[in-house]
Amino acid sequence: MNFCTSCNAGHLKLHNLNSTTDTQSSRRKSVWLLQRSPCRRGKFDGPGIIIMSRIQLYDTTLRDGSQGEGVNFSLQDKLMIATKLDNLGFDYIEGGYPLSNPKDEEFFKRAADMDWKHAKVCAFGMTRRKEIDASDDIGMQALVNSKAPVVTIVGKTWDLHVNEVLRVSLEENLAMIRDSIAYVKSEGREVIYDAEHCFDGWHANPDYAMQTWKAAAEAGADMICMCDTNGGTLPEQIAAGVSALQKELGVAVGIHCHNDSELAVANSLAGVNAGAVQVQGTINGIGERCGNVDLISMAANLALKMHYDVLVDGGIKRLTELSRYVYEMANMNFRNGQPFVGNSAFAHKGGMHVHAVNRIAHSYEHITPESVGNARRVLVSELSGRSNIMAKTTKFRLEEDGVLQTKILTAVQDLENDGYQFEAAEASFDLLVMKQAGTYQQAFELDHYRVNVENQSREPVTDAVIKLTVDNEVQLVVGEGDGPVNALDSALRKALTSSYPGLSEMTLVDYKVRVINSTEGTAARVRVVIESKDKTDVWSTVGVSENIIEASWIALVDAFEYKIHKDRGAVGDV
Ligand SMILES: CC(=O)SCCNC(=O)CCNC(=O)[C@H](O)C(C)(C)COP(=O)(O)OP(=O)(O)OC[C@H]1O[C@@H](n2cnc3c(N)ncnc32)[C@H](O)[C@@H]1OP(=O)(O)O
Ligand SMILES: CC(=O)C(=O)O
Repeated sequence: MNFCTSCNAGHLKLHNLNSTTDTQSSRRKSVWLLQRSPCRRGKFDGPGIIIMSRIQLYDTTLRDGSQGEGVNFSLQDKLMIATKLDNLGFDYIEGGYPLSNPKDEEFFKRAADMDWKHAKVCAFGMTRRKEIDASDDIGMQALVNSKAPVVTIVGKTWDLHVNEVLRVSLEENLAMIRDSIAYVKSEGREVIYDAEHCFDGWHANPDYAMQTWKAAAEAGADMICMCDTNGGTLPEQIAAGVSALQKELGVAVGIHCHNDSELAVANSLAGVNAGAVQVQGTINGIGERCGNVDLISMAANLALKMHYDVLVDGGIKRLTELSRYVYEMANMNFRNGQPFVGNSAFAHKGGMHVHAVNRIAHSYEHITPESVGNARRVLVSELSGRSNIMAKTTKFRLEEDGVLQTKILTAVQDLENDGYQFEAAEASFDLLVMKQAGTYQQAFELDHYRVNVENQSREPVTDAVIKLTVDNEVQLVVGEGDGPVNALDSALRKALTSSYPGLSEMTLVDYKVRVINSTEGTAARVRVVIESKDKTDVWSTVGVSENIIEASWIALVDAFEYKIHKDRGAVGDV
């Protein structure tokens, strides 16, 4: 082992250097970096070169991620996600559990014929069942028949599980681990041994836990991955466990953490600091119960903070894209507050923050948003100062007009006092700026609207009548819809599309309503936010009223007005 002169931790290990023998391009690059890039801890007192170690990223989105509540990937989703992960340079992709279901079995058939650029595909399964030969076990057979080059076998560390869950003797569990790994190795596969409940097991019965790991190492496991299966371990306990295993057996160690104590990232980093060379996790942290460690955060921390070699060159800049891609595939909403890649990760709201960020961006940013493919946003709210308004009005070239900034700020504060919120309604804010600046041109003048909902033969029927003036012509139109907003939208299109043809390419994509002073019961005010899109942009608008139809109407009119102004080129660079 070669030791780092800065920390003497031995984290620069021979197996990193040995990776020269690995034919995969990501590993070759890692070795190329060994000679050219500085280690995060400083110099290396080995053969006189300065190195940057690679930490392997092992993605289990398609297996442990699928165990998350509400997550269900189709075969096609799995293949597409795996391809994306491979392109970004993930080292291992766990495709599923071939014994579990035909979809996972089919995944491996398809994967066997695909051309993987960087990743090794892994099939996952448990040790053989009790009291049979590994070669007779259908789970073992499914793993081998999957033809995956890597097999990940999960086995029991904790004597509680051996005695009470499997209900086998401690000796039989050791044999199950040994036989299963030896059998898969004899079939020529790389084996990763996922030691389940590693830290709970080690805490309960350290001697027995060590015997299970020893059995795995002696049977030929290429790596022992220490799993914090229940997610209850603390970082210092993780570090102690990883160090103990390494010291005793000298094997390559991985770390697999669940997030039940909100510590999965801290625990995985503690594992790496103690010497783990592989991190198993999922994209966006989806997974069983509270999920797994989020490999997005792990990749960013390892690369940007600790200067480890992960993913391909440029891969870190694509983390935001990857995160959103997986959310779309999983049919899940993005998590705004997600570190690094969330929509709010670089969103500045407090006036003092925006003032500082305008002067020097990293005064309130731990990394540049671009380094992970994200973007800085400035929010407007009652907590804004003139700096927020200045930043938001740059695209209108109004940032120099101090009197106007104050007028806009006052208008925002008054409207927010009435229940408006512009953070999630940037298009309504842009219209407000134009109104204050005198550049807003009203697209039409409303005379009145009326909405009628009838319950005819138990099927509700909704229609809306609108009377308005556009281009000096009075229009009286009727629209039908599934509900009041849909009917108003349909009528408004009928009245306006001949004057503003661009409206035909606009669609409403989301409608949200929230009660804002719930103590008033049915007289409460409601805030409606509507999201709309056309071929190039998505925008949100807001309306507030005591009447839900009127709040919807205000947000809807803003959506139309914004599109009309956008098509005129009046809203700056969107
Ligand atoms: C920590 C983790 O995330 S591990 C992965 C967990 N993921 C999943 O369970 C999803 C995929 N699982 C499945 O599709 C199914 O559970 C299967 C196909 C694996 C097994 O299905 P079944 O045979 O119907 O068994 P079931 O799920 O009810 O129970 C598990 C059986 O495996 C045994 N078992 C559990 N862990 C192990 C292990 N590490 N080694 C050997 N046997 C084990 C249990 O003792 C039980 O057998 P028993 O009833 O004879 O006691
Ligand atoms: C293997 C695994 O998923 C776990 O122990 O959490």
